[in-house]
Amino acid sequence: MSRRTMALLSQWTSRVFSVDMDGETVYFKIHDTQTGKGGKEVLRMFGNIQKGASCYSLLVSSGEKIHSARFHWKLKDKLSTALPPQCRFSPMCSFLPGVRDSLVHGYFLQAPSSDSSATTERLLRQWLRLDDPLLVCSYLHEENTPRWIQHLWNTEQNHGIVPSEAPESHPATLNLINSDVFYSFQAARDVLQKCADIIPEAASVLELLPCDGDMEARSKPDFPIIVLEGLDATGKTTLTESLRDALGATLLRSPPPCLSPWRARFDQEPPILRRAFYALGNYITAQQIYSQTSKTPVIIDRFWHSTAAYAIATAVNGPVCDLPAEGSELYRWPSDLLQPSVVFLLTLDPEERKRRLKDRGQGETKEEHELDLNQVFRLRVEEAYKRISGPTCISVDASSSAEQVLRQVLLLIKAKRYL
Ligand SMILES: Nc1ncnc2c1ncn2[C@@H]1O[C@H](COP(=O)(O)OP(=O)(O)O)[C@@H](O)[C@H]1O
Ligand SMILES: Nc1ccn([C@H]2C[C@H](O)[C@@H](COP(=O)(O)OP(=O)(O)O)O2)c(=O)n1
Repeated sequence: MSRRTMALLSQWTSRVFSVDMDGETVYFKIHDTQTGKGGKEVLRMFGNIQKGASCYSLLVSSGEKIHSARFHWKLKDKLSTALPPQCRFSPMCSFLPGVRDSLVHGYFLQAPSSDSSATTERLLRQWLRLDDPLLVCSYLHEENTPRWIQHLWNTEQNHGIVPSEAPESHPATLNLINSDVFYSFQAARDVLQKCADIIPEAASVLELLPCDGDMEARSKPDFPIIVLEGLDATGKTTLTESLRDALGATLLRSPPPCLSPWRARFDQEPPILRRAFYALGNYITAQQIYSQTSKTPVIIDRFWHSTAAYAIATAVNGPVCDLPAEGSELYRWPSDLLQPSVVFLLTLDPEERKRRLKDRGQGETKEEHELDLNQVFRLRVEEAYKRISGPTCISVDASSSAEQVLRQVLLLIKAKRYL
């Protein structure tokens, strides 16, 4: 048994478990059945489970963050292909309330018939024999009672299940720092360095990064640095190009074009790798800004706001009120990342944005497709954008014509004396 598994087991009864089932998150804890404290109340989730179904939970118990994240990511494909088609699986996690980095991810499985449960059990036992970093439990309905028992494999421990209240902050916020959002160049670079031997593309990205010495704070830029932010199709590209022409500025973007060959590769990886890649893109763009800002104003298409807002809104997967509260340290600007003079956040009515996406006729990224399907995700991204601290961020209604939006932004730039 690995050290990480032993550590998890030693905290087992203090942990809260959560399952995302049918758009709802159910939290539960366990109690020692021997003491009679066990759950008299049946969880709604378990109450809804089909009679005769067998249930299992799998939690990834690897101690190494990147390995654990990649294993969890691939486990989803493994479950979709290997499980009998009638089996359902839902995302689940376990955490110690309020304890940073205590979150572990996994899946909750339901096998509706004895056949499917026999196949599922066989598979799980096979995977465990392969030394997969998994903690497996089965859930048993205690006969003639409304109680469910959690049976922890390999330890033969049984515990009763009791409902638990939702934690004060969304469990994903416990592990956000350095797994979803990176607040320094070094923290993001560490992730790529650690996986360079398994992902050759990471080595290519590392070669493009600035040296440590280049990251030191520079003197105040001579010309303004203006960032345009907003969801896809809000008009960023259109406006950045017209601002470039109107101000005689240099136009840059993040991620920078030199990272394009590797973007699709990192988009397929779990959040820790994907978000580290985008975080590093900002530092490369920052170097390019430094080399231009003594000569011309600089306009940038997406920067840190995009990196942090999409990362937070993806990790925290509930309603907008589940986001970290305004003022949370999770919205802070990385202390070693250049701060622009101003950020304009383009906002657009969802219907108009959809119309523009359609008119543009381009394939959407998977994430953008999800934005359409998932209005709540879109709302979370927009709200997270607004909560990020650091440079002044001004929301601009981008629903009028391109010329009017340009005029409005030029007026703001002049009125606030950014030029
Ligand atoms: N103010 C505007 N009014 C109407 N259409 C616009 C406006 N700004 C941009 N568009 C159109 O909407 C689409 C998306 O704009 P684009 O600048 O590519 O957005 P983004 O860079 O934010 O994805 C494009 O087809 C563009 O021509
Ligand atoms: N500076 C940046 C830019 C984009 N990202 C991420 C955030 C989202 O996952 C995607 C959004 O990119 P998308 O391709 O949809 O955006 P555009 O087409 O450039 O408007 O990229 C980032 O993390 N940091």
